[in-house]
Amino acid sequence: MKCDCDYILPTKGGWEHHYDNCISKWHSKAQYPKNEDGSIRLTNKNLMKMHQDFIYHLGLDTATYDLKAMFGDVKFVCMGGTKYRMKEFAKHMAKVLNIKDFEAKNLSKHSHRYAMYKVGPIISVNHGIGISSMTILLQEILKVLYYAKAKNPIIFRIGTSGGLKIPPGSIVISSWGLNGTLEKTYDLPVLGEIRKLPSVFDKRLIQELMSMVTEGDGFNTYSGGTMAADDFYRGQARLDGPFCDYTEEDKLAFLRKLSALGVRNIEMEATAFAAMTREAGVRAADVCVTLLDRLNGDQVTPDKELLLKFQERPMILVGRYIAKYYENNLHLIK
Ligand SMILES: O=P(O)(O)O[C@H]1O[C@H](CO)[C@@H](O)[C@H]1O
Ligand SMILES: O=c1cc[nH]c(=O)[nH]1
Repeated sequence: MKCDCDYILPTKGGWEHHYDNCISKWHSKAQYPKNEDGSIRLTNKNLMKMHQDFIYHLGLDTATYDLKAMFGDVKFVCMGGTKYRMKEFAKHMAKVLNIKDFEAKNLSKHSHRYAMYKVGPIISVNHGIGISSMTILLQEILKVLYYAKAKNPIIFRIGTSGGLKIPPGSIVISSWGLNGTLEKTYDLPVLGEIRKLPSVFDKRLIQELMSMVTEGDGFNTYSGGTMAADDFYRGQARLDGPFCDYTEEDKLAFLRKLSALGVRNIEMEATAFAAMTREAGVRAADVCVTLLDRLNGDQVTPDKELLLKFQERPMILVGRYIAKYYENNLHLIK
């Protein structure tokens, strides 16, 4: 049965369609719920009945903080695993946008969970490791953007990953996320039932980002599928975890199968990141550097200096995109 949902890209050879029920059931309600002014329209009516909302993991709330004054001008949210990377990204963007006297102040320091910085129209925030840590942060960011009435925000994840058949240090811009059972969905149990949320990224944003690539970059940038594993070790077919009950041949056969399906890299958030941003009607892109070619090994061996250099690459590309956006509009930055 063919699904009528435009959330799904055409399937590649060999794909089975698993979405027959879920699309119409869960996604007919969630097609780009935006207000006319571009602000997010969250579909949860309970939010409107609440006098005060404690956004617990960010250490913010709607009564003590004027979220509109703090975040109403936000145009871009950039997230990535580590606090260090996101502080560096905030500093990088201050330079790129020529924002003088930028002070990297952690706006969510009361929560002791995540670190969030604001530089001009950009929130730079870390999300920790894996889907559950990332989705808590993402959902709270979506609520902040909603209360702040931020207009047409775009969300980027700037991350790291393991590559498949591409040189370490390459960038992959994800077209879709693939879960651990090789479906293009984020599977979330809700009230005892699995919901399968399609995990496809905004095609136009991918093209716009690809147009930012220059010959002088010194590294390759690809777009392609991204597997989001629920584990760093067995979940990514590694041989070097504390547990392993398959052979090296099994591992390589699996990685080659992923590659044949169009997967270019493996990380731990892409499915949920694609699915939740889509559900909120927010454009988003997952831009990751590869730290190694998984066909050649499992251990992440580059030294600290090279790892940091690799991690700058998604920052450079996304920074260029944001700079382009403000090319003739620097006056819009408060
Ligand atoms: O570098 P970040 O953004 O944390 O992303 C990748 O690195 C972590 C694992 O080391 C996972 O979160 C994976 O998705
Ligand atoms: O192999 C890798 C490297 C970084 N992050 C991952 O999730 N996997």
